[in-house]
Amino acid sequence: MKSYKIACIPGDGIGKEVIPAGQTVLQTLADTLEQFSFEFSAFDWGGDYYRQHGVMMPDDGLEALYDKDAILFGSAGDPQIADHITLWGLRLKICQGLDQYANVRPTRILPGIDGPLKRCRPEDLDWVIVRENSEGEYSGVGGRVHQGQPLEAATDVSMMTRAGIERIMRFAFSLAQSRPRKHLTVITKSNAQRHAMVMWDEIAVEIAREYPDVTWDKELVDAATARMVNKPATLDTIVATNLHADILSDLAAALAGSLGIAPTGNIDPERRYPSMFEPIHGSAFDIMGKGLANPIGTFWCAVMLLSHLGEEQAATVLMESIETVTADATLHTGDLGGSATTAQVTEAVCGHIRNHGKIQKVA
Ligand SMILES: NC(=O)C1=CN([C@@H]2O[C@H](COP(=O)(O)OP(=O)(O)OC[C@H]3O[C@@H](n4cnc5c(N)ncnc54)[C@H](O)[C@@H]3O)[C@@H](O)[C@H]2O)C=CC1
Ligand SMILES: CC(=O)C(=O)O
Ligand SMILES: [K+]
Ligand SMILES: [Mn+2]
Repeated sequence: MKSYKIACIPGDGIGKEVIPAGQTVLQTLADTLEQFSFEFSAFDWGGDYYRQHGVMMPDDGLEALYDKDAILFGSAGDPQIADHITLWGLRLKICQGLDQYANVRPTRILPGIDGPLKRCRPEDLDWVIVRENSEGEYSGVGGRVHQGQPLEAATDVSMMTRAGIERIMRFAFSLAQSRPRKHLTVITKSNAQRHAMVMWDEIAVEIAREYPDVTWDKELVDAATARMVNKPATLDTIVATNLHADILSDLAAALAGSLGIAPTGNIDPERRYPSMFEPIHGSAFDIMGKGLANPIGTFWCAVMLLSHLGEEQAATVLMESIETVTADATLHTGDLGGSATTAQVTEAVCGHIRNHGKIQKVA
């Protein structure tokens, strides 16, 4: 039987609640289907680790991840530590260090979820946002000088490279090609940003020629927000820079019902390194420690993780179990207007997985 090595990094805030729930669901799948097993290793990196050691994760921490088949990640963000320290010290250190350059964010309105758009039917919103995950606005290039002086100055340079744009465009066109509609929307801001974003557009035109069966269009990022709200059905696969896609994907999640539902894969498409799966949300300081976090985003991450490992049947069983649970409003957490707890939703999803196993054995 195949055994997969999974690193679990809950991080901070509700990450500590939803990642153990995700691990429980994965273990239930392994126990029920009896087709593979998991070897989980837990990493206590994050804000508490920082308070003890002065760093969010050890300097050589990446080495402990190289031999893993995948990583399940919660969130970096602690109320007592500056957000740029927590994010750069953990999540971005891993994403950049393992060159997980393609961030993939599917969004759909799951059964039973009441989205906020009155003219949007569930079938109108079925998107995958591809976020460039290694450079652009989050490249980390910049500096700050003359601190506290009238001359104080600071820059965050959005650095884009031909190699970086080519690889994310190829990934996005390939993904669009694999989906039924074969349509890609390239998000840009090449009216106001006249260097890097112009190169981004030009490279999109070049790469599009490699995918003659994919239709594509271009949308300025500001107009894209309106299109998402007013004409959701015109979108399918979307590719955008690191910052633009970060913002658009939170909007997408909200339009599909809640930030608590949406998953992400930080993917190394060449599989040189393990890929990392995390819910798109952060530490949610306002609800952390209360057992109220919606774990569905993490469970959907587990679906992506299983697909990435080639375990399509397990991925399907888990997605069906998730959808059966979201269809039942008594199992909605607070972000969806309900009063269910993280533990109740987790147990309900595990129950459906076990039921599936029983039906399979009878058949
Ligand atoms: N990938 C990562 O590690 C991320 C880290 N962060 C960090 O998280 C911290 C908090 O950031 P915020 O901007 O407040 O974003 P957030 O995503 O943590 O929370 C925004 C709002 O959504 C709600 N929410 C989020 N996930 C939920 C869930 N699973 N169930 C129910 N409600 C949920 C929260 O309660 C809050 O009201 C910051 O330190 C930030 O830097 C934020 C986003 C991603
Ligand atoms: C940092 C953040 O918001 C994200 O990775 O989505
Ligand atoms: K996260
Ligand atoms: Mn974000």
